[in-house]
Amino acid sequence: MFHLRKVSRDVARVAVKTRRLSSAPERSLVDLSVDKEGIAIVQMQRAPVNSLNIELMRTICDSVSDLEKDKCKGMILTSASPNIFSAGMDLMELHNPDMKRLEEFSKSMFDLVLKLFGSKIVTTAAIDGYSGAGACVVALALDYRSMTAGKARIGLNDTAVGIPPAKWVADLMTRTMGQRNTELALTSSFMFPAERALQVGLVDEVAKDKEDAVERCKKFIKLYDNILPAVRTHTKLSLRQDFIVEFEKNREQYLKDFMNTITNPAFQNGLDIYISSLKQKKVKAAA
Ligand SMILES: CCCCCCCCCCC/C=C/C(=O)SCCNC(=O)CCNC(=O)[C@H](O)C(C)(C)COP(=O)(O)OP(=O)(O)OC[C@H]1O[C@@H](n2cnc3c(N)ncnc32)[C@H](O)[C@@H]1OP(=O)(O)O
Repeated sequence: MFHLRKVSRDVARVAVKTRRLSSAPERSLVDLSVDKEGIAIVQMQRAPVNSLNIELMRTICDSVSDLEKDKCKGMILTSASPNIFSAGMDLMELHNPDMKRLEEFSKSMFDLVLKLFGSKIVTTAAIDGYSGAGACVVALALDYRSMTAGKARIGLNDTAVGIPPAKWVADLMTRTMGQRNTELALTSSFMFPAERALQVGLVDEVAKDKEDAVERCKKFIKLYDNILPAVRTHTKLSLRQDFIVEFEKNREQYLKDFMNTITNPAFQNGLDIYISSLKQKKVKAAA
């Protein structure tokens, strides 16, 4: 929990809104606070592993929209779960899905990619733990990533769950890590510890713990203190426009491809086995 000296009224409004969006009305899916310098911390708190279901993705998306409206200086995405940033997409959303919900899920995923990648504010992630597949995509859509050394791993291990990485996912990674590193990372599904992630450019800095990771994000956001926000945004978005235009143009096709992959019986069989192995791990650990 962060101790911030001042929480603005605007933030109180944001917090109310996110709470209303949560699937569990008694508990918000993100904890949102803004410090006196206008830096927001958006802390995912969907226990146990912050898996990305529709509601969490929408809540993050709406939180960023509100922070943009409130002219926040920047935001730090982080997690309340110890040792886990996020376990990626919620596998339960993909397992024997209801078609209507799966379509909603895909839309929420695409909305979030575009919102994060095209955000007007400075966006960062303090990654303190596992950040696989969809969670790595979330991190890649931001401007800057700091990650704690130690057990934490980050990577696009989509093939482990039988999802061949989509072109836009590979493009997003290539923009950050370059062609060669992306090719190696995607074909091997390698999960990078922080130091290796830094070497290939997947993260920007290695931190000693979560607090340090958050501080490094703040420092990064403050680098822009002397740059006019509108000029920074214009420059960022003009450099990202090619990806955004291409994404918008192919969005319908990406949606169809994703739905086809998920509904393929071979994928569902593989997912059955994968989910059982996750549950089995727990049984073994308890024995
Ligand atoms: C801006 C972009 C937005 C989104 C973009 C996505 C774009 C496309 C991306 C391309 C395709 C991506 C696909 C995916 O993301 S699929 C998910 C991949 N993730 C994984 O394979 C992680 C699986 N989980 C684990 O390896 C471990 O659980 C983990 C290391 C995360 C934690 O280990 P730990 O030992 O601490 O905890 P448990 O394993 O006991 O897990 C606790 C419970 O949580 C359940 N669980 C875990 N992961 C998931 C998940 N991804 N979805 C749903 N549920 C999950 C696990 O089964 C345990 O449940 P129970 O307590 O009921 O047993």
